[in-house]
Amino acid sequence: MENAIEVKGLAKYFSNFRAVESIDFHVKKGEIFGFLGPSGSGKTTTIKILTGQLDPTVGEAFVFGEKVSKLKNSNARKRFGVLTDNSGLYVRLSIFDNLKLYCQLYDLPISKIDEALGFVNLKEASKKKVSELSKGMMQRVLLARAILHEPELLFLDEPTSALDPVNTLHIYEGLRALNKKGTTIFLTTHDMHEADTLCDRVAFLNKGKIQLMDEPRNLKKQYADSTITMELTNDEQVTIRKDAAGAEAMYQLMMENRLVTVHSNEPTLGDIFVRVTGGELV
Ligand SMILES: Nc1ncnc2c1ncn2[C@@H]1O[C@H](COP(=O)(O)OP(=O)(O)OP(=O)(O)O)[C@@H](O)[C@H]1O
Repeated sequence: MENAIEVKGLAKYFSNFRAVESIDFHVKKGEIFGFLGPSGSGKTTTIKILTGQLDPTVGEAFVFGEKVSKLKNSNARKRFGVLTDNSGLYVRLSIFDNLKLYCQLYDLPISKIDEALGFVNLKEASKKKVSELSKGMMQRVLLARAILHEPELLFLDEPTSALDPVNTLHIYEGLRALNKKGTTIFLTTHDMHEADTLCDRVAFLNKGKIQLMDEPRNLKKQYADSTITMELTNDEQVTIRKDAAGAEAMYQLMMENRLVTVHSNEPTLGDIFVRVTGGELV
């Protein structure tokens, strides 16, 4: 499969501070790739480099096979959409009028606005001025703008950080639907549950370095502790290993009709992150 993004030995220094250090990864076309890390780990810096907003200090990055340094003047730019907290919206204009400007810029029919606002659950607020929006509404307008031109590749910097649970689930559904239609998604988050729910593959970023990269289910298998916890009729919890002795113990409990629930003790991505980095997720 062709790669949408390729990154080789990429680093970004701000004076002597190393925000991103020597990272290598690729994102295949059609993937949802999660770039995970705590606050300050270098996620936004990487997105800014990949979208041509910042130059790397060392290394190379390619989007659709084109060097990111050349994206500013290239057709490749029209093939991706970006959601960052850098709004660039006109605060005195309504949501609709802001998106209309984008339609004109990208030569899109105005009908796209309704579609994009439906995607972010904001159809009914389309006449509201941007200056009157809550943080979560603003984030959804920016997401609507990022998808307006139906990009092949979406860069999303913490796309649900300001959203309530209902809108978060709505956006997850929308992103899955977009991905099914072929959109590649590069997503940063510090929300490990979000990453687990959405991503085909994830990279753990810590202090500017990639520490682990794989499919969430492979990571969970790799770091599984091979135990099962059972809850019994007297509210007691019993943990057994997944071996012959464990099977015998479970069999006994079932024969005695004492078993209520069974949980396989898989680690979460958050547990794995903390184990691998020795750090905390902020
Ligand atoms: N323009 C800049 N000048 C100096 N340091 C910077 C600059 N931009 C980012 N940094 C530093 O680089 C590091 C990585 O920042 P970055 O914004 O990429 O982190 P992040 O993982 O996106 O964090 P968050 O989740 O809080 O947004 C931080 O220590 C930050 O202070």
